[in-house]
Amino acid sequence: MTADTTGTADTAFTTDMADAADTVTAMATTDLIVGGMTCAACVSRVEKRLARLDGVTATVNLATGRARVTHPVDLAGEDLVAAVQRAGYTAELPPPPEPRDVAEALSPPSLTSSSSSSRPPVAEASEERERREQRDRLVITTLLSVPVVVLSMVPAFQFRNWQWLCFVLAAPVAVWGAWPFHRRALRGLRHSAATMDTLVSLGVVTSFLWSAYALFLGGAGEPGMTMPLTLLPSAGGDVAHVYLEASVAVPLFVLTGRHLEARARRGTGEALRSLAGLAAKDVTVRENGKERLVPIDRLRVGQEFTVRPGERVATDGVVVSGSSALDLSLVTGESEPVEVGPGAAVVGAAVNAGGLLLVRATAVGADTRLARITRLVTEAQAGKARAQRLADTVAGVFVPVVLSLAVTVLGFWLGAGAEPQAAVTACVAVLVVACPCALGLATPTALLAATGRGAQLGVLVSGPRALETLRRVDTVVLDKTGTLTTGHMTVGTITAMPDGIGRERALWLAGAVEQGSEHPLGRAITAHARRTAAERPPPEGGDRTVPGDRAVPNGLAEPAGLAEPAGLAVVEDFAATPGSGVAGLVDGHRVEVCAPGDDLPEPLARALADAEAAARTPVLVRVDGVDEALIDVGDVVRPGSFRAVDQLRRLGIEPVLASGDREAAARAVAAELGIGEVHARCTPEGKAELVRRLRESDRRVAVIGDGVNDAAAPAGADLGIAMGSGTDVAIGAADVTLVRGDIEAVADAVRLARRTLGTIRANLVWAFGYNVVTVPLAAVGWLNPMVAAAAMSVSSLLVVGNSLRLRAWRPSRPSRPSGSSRPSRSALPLTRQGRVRDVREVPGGRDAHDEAGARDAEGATRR
Ligand SMILES: Nc1ncnc2c1ncn2[C@@H]1O[C@H](COP(=O)(O)OP(=O)(O)OP(=O)(O)O)[C@@H](O)[C@H]1O
Repeated sequence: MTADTTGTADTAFTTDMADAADTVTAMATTDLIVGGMTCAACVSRVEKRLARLDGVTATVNLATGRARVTHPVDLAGEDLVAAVQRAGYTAELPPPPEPRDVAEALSPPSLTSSSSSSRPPVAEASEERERREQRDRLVITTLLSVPVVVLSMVPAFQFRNWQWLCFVLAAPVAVWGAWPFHRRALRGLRHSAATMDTLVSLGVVTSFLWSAYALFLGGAGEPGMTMPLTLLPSAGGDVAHVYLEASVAVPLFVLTGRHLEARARRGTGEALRSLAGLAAKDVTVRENGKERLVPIDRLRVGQEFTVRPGERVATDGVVVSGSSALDLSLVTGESEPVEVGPGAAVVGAAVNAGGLLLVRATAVGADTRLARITRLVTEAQAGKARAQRLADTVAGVFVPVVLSLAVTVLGFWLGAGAEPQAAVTACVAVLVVACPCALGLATPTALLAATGRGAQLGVLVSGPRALETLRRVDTVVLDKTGTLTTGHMTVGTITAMPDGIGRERALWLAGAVEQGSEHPLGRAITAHARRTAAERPPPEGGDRTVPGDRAVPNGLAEPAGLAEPAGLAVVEDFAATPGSGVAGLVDGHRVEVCAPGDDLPEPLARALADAEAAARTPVLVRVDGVDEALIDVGDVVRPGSFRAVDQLRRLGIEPVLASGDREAAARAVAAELGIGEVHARCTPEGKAELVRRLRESDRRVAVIGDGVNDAAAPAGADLGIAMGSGTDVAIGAADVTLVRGDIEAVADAVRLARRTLGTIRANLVWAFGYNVVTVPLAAVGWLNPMVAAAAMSVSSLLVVGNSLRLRAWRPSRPSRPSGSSRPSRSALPLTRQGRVRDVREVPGGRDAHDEAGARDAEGATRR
């Protein structure tokens, strides 16, 4: 159950069936926008306060300022808001959806306006105001503070009465500059809560009041007083020490940290904003031969719209007529333009680089691929890593512990007979140095940066858990068709029984029945049958045709050189058996197109052997129970597959090929790519079983697939990775989606995950370690409060800066094996070790296949 793209209260419900039929708890998920949180302690407070409500669980993300609350449906959103407010923070419910019908409610405008940043526009405006205020406060605080710090630290500049100038400059900083901290500390106090703001506020107030005391009553106000520069606090001397530099430096550094942190948050949201910004605003709908421009939210599934050259495709659909090249680079990162023609699926937001297209909408609003991508990224950023949960828990108890420590230190020093000067110094230093902001920022900033960067690179990670698992994966199970190969299959030789129905009729029947199949094999056979049928008159009995796509609408030029899909017979009673084939009634005959067995009649058996020798996939056409023909279909290895497999191995990940195809075809691909472990003729259940066995032998398994016929295996694996070109179900269920449909991105994803987790770990070690070292130093009086303030802020900045480095992260591409872009067989590491037996080249090589693939791509629908 997840929030929708618009960030509005989620209306998806889960039904939790407890006791038989009578106890039914309906749950809902609501996203709240929470304001005023500054550190991990705040997060823990809000979570705890919400959890006090009956049946409520909440996950609060500091970096996105959102709380995702799962609660019983009868609990109103206002109650949740009230609970958060009682904890001392502001909370807003996203605005209710406008009263529109369902299709409209899911429209792209809502996507562009709000999901882009996961917040409604009102919240964005107030955030912008807050940002400007924060910036102004920082600028003025800096202007006032710098002279104070310089004068206090450089005795040579300490002119007569310098301390009074410092006092005048420091007063507005301590009061107005640090006002946000005082305000939140007071608000917390009213709710008997101590947060990081309490520490900052107390630190500023104590150091300022002490300085005021020193100036007015402690002798430090004497004209001509100078103060030597000390890193350690000076507890001795006749006059009380002035700590004005600490009272200005603390707010200065903390405000700077907050400002940078906010910038980091905005920066990481940019990838998302630019994605959502791609959605078209208007669409030219064609109805009854007339065109009219309508807002995109009026478009319905099934309506037809035109896409002129240079325009964006308004939404996902299928090309009805026309042909063109589509530039998907902004949507999926795919660099090459994709040729589309009638029957081809197109993705909303792709730019039409060539001709005029008429497209029938197949999805609108939240159902489009673009919306799904945006949603995935939003959700990924809202999640929380396990490491962060630990940090939050620690930070939740940290503030009270530090406060008690500060009081103890003060009491101890005073009780031990030390001067009040020394006691106050130690107490202030403890308060200041211990602000746990670095702890709170360590994980969310890294995750935000990483998921945003991943989206830019075409890798969508569903959340922190996926990122954590991805880092540890040591085995990757890949399927062949559509994953390692392009899935753009080409029909080669068709062999028919001499005394049977003949090649053409067999192809025509097979093409007809395969119309219902989403398998690349099926699409290739249908496309081939259509083309052949278009070139020749339909075979005997072929008059019942599907007229569908033949009409060329007014105003659209008949695309030159592209045969309109000719009619194929209607298929009835269609059934697909995953991992085996399809069957249906065509033209009164029962037609099966399936994987051939071993007992074929002589001519077909020979054709099967030839197909195997050529490492192509043979498919049997059976009509009314009689084996009639064997069609051999070939595929092309994806250009990046070798490098992908090679890189995975370099990362210590063992690739395993599990294919439903026959041994020869599977082994040929495995040999070409250097994959040692091959499992051919795997049924979908077989693949799931293989994954189970691998996991039992203590391997951490990721399954990469296009989702055709193999949903079970990824579900049973530690991590499911879907090709962006794969089925919607696969993408919906996947932990990671490779948007570009480029398998090389797997290695990038693993590297990014490792890098991110490395960054998080470094951040946490730093944040914890820094406190472990500095708090005791401050407690024993060895830390000047100003140095403490600097150290605290520098640690936050380091953490944010370290996370931000992920935004610039580039996948390093190991250099290709020398010699050629395509590895020779002898260059394959595993082949050399002799682990792959029965090595066969895919005939024609990749380049030859690419040409063939391109030729056939016009017919084979691109997914
Ligand atoms: N629509 C179809 N038409 C004809 N044969 C099919 C069809 N679907 C599956 N088959 C047969 O079943 C076999 C296994 O199919 P499956 O989808 O499990 O694997 P695959 O796509 O060939 O390979 P991979 O598992 O590597 O993606 C295919 O090789 C083919 O012989």
